Amino acid sequence: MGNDRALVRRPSPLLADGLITHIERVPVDVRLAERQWQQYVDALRAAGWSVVEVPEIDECPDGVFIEDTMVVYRDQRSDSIGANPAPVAVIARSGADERRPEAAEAERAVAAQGYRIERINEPGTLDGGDVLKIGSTVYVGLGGRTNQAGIDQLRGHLEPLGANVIAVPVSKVLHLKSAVTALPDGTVIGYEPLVDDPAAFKSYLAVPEEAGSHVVLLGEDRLLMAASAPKSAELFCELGYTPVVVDISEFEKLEGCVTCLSVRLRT
Ligand SMILES: CN(C)C(=N)NCCC[C@H](N)C(=O)O
Repeated sequence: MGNDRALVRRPSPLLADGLITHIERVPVDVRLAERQWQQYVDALRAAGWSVVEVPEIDECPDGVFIEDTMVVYRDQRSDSIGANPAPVAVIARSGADERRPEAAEAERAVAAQGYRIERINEPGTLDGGDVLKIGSTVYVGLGGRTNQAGIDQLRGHLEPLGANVIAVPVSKVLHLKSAVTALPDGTVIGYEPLVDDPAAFKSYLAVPEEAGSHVVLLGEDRLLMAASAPKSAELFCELGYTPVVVDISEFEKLEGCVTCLSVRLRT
């Protein structure tokens, strides 16, 4: 696993006021959310990840969804050409104005981890949750929080590092990664009713539950996923993977999922 690290941020006391776009508001139990967040962090640690806590931002109810503050990328070609440039963190400019203050401390934290900083600037908007990386292929959801200018700027930052940035439509859910993530072999997984265009992906597998489309790759064959997708967990077991299950019910009430609660800094 090497020196893999994950940035996380504790939930705000105002978590229950977090944004919702595609679902009905239901009460959030903030105490329970705090325990669930701790279990999520413990699961990362148990899988060998070092956890770096970004200072809390109490005034931002959605601050815990730290994934949205940035996109990190490492030049995949560096080994072959013998160079070792610093990986980049492209600091997002959220499509939700009220979430923009979340980025400053996250930027400081990722810079302290040795990342070179670039930024999405006005008129661009981009949320990290709209970006799905599979090797050097970078899918970016267009339609919700991320606009074309945001995608063009991201392309400008990542393509010189060997990435191929591909825009895909997102209209049925908040972020691209609300609809799809990917297994370790690169297969994109999605819950069909919420995926705009399954044909946009080279290799695609339908899963039986919405939350089954969200996995964090913990290393080797382990997949961090939500307890709300037991049938998908079974499917992943049949495919030879090992699900590591966490209950994140309170974050799901705010359109969160397992990916949103951390930024993974892979080596
Ligand atoms: C992949 N996903 C879903 C994310 N990266 N972020 C979820 C943010 C949820 C928050 N209430 C909001 O509306 O911004």
